[in-house]
Amino acid sequence: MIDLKLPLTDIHRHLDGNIRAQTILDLGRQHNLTLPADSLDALRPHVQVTANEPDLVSFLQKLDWGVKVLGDLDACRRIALENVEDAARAGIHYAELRFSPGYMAMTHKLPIAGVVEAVIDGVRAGIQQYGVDVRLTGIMSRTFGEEACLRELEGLLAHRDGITAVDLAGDELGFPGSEFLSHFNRARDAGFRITVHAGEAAGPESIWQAIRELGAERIGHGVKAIEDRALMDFLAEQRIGIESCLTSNIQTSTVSLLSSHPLKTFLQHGILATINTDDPAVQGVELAHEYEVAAPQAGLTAEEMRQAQDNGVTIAFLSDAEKAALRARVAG
Ligand SMILES: O=c1[nH]cnc2c1ncn2[C@@H]1O[C@H](CO)[C@@H](O)[C@H]1O
Ligand SMILES: [Zn+2]
Repeated sequence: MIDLKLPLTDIHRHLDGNIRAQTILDLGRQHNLTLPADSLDALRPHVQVTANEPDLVSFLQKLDWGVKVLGDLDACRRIALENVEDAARAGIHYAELRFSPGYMAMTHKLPIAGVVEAVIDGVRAGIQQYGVDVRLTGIMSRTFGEEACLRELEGLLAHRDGITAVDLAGDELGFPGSEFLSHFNRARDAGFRITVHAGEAAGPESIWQAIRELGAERIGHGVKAIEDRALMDFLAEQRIGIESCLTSNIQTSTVSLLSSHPLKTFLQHGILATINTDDPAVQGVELAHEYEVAAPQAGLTAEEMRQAQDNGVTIAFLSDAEKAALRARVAG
């Protein structure tokens, strides 16, 4: 259940994991690309999870068609703008949208810094039009290796003012965080806030690594923290937030059943855990589903959901003054 007196936030939402199926069709036609289907219904199973995937990497393949149709920078601008519209329609007051500029640039060899600029532009236009508060996080897609991640970081640094944070996402098992130390040293030196996907496919050691070596202030997913009591204590004491994404964790087979999802335990342990979507269009669910269907199935009480919603503001990458303004705007 969503508390209407509190800001509704989604602080773990991939912009390039939320490209509308209709837009994929439109852009495919516009750029003369061959898609696996030419109607919405036939395309859907190629771009949306229809049954749970066996693992994270299989799930991630569902994002590929969305970025393959990004034939020019206008397409990047369009999907950024549509993402803000989608967030507004979902009733979100504050969203942190994350995107991997190298992944978006890859198919059509777009300039990475140009992709970053186009996303910033599209989001700015969306903020004006739809009144949602948005910050951007740049992703380094670990799946493509250290060099590719370095080029992503450089593209993000070229537009430093439009980007709040950096993240590491993709194949956690194949590309451990230890390969990206120098990237995060540079990112921190540039003043970026840091969040890292960790403890989703790999174990608790990946979360420790993200915190100690990469400087993570928040952890994406963090599911495997449940296996390490000392880590849970540390997360609570140090106020390192967890960005939980319930439906995503089922669809990637990270967790087998919502009733055994660790979010409830994290909250009971005093960890600043939150409820988020991950890749709404790919998953076929929006944030309301996470609060109204998934969270109750994960055993959260109304008070625990309220706590998780409140935590979304507490751990947002905003200043204290911005958080207070956000709370005041919604409380009315
Ligand atoms: O749930 C997830 N876990 C790990 N990586 C993810 C997830 N969803 C998307 N991406 C990754 O984020 C980048 C696009 O924003 C891509 O690297 C995609 O594979
Ligand atoms: Zn994610």
